[in-house]
Amino acid sequence: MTKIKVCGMRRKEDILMANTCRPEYVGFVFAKSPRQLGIDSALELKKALDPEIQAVGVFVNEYPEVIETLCESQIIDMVQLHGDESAEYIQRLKEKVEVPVIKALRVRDRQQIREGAELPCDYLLLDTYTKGMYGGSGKTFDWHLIPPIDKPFFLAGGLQESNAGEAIAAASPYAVDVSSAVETDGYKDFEKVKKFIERVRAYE
Ligand SMILES: O=C(O)c1ccccc1N[C@@H]1O[C@H](COP(=O)(O)O)[C@@H](O)[C@H]1O
Repeated sequence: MTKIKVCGMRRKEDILMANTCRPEYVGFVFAKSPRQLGIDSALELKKALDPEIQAVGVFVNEYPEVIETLCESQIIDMVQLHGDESAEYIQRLKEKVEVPVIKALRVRDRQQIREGAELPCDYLLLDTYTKGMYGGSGKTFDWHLIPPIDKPFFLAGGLQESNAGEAIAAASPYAVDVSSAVETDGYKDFEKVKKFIERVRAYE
């Protein structure tokens, strides 16, 4: 079964929506973004989140100490590195935190994905390359570029209800990750999230 991550939780309503729609993962964006959360807000959201749903912290070139603190305080259950973090950075972080680490790649070509699969992370996340943006672009990339790799990966970038089935068929990801397309006026939209999740569940 393809797992689902809904990224960019910002309000208590978003968490109540997640508790109802039941994705496996939700994302708290700590990177600079219109969806950026502070630590205190993240703590409040995590307290309201169903404990069966994992909270993923999304970071771009963050000081490792910040990530370590969020993991130790159990505000996040998983780390998503969405910047230019090197293999050495990932390795050092893995030695400090006990939670799984996802490394995002902004996909340019097959070779980059093959090399990414060798990184010392637990999962890859394959997102669209968009100049000047680290993530949350709402744009898709050519899923047929993805070569067979041994590492499980999250598929991201412009996913929505209408393309979720095609994306899963083309890429066979471990999980799909959605953000922009399930928003209205910059906030998560219950109906859009519900329809996206129903479409992915119906695909199995
Ligand atoms: O969502 C953001 O604003 C963001 C900012 C910086 C890095 C990553 C971010 N989000 C991630 O972007 C992808 C794709 O999202 P979309 O569906 O295309 O909008 C997803 O992995 C988010 O976790």
